[in-house]
Amino acid sequence: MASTPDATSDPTEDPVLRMENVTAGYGNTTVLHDVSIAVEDEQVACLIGPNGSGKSTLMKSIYGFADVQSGTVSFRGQEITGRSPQQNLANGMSYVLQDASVFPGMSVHENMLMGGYVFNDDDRAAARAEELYEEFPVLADLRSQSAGTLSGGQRRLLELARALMVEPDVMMLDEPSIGLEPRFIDDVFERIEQLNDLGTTILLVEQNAEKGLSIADRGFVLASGEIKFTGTGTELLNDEEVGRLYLGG
Ligand SMILES: Nc1ncnc2c1ncn2[C@@H]1O[C@H](COP(=O)(O)OP(=O)(O)OP(=O)(O)O)[C@@H](O)[C@H]1O
Repeated sequence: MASTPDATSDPTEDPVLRMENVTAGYGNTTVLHDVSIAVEDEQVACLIGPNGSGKSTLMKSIYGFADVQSGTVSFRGQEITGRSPQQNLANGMSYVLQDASVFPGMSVHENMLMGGYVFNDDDRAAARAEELYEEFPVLADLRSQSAGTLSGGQRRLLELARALMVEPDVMMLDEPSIGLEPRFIDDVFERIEQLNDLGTTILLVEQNAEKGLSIADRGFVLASGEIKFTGTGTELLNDEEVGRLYLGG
């Protein structure tokens, strides 16, 4: 199996996302050490690793919520190191944080419209919401309902759909299955695969490592802020050492 740093399959084509030798953290605190990964167009990439290993920080350092102390982050070959979340959103990257939440005092529809605020165009946002209701009929049925009354699974679908308002090229999802009942977990994973089938590149952090790797073209194992293993999802699932150390045997 390949180990860090990651190699791209076609050196002539830029990956959608690339981190090269990134050391990152918060202020003077360093969490990630010399991390290099590449996510190719239309891949599902899954990041696994123990609690506190820096998985969320990796995503945050791509998106501008954590500080990149050295190294570079690029999006489709263009360096984006240090760009703000707003700039990244406007550039076609969407990020559903682990503790993403809906606006509980607003209706489902108002939450959807909030996801399209960067359009600065109410008609466009409303039209995009209608498109998404066709893909998420559950949300269409609930559109007038207060988001604070949704079940955990419904709320997660709303978070996903709201992040899709901007028609992102890349979706970063931090632990989309956390706290969900098994029947909702399958639904969320089906959605992720559907999105990917429609051409969205996905970078996923998942504590349910086997589930995450099972849908991943590419997997990365992060421990103590360093990439320890890289391979296809299947390679990592079948790797004896990864299994023993990170998949509970
Ligand atoms: N805003 C912050 N300021 C300082 N340190 C932080 C901040 N956010 C996270 N950390 C620290 O960074 C380290 C990695 O945290 P991170 O959330 O990236 O890990 P993780 O692998 O996503 O963990 P989990 O699986 O538990 O969600 C932890 O030691 C955490 O305390």
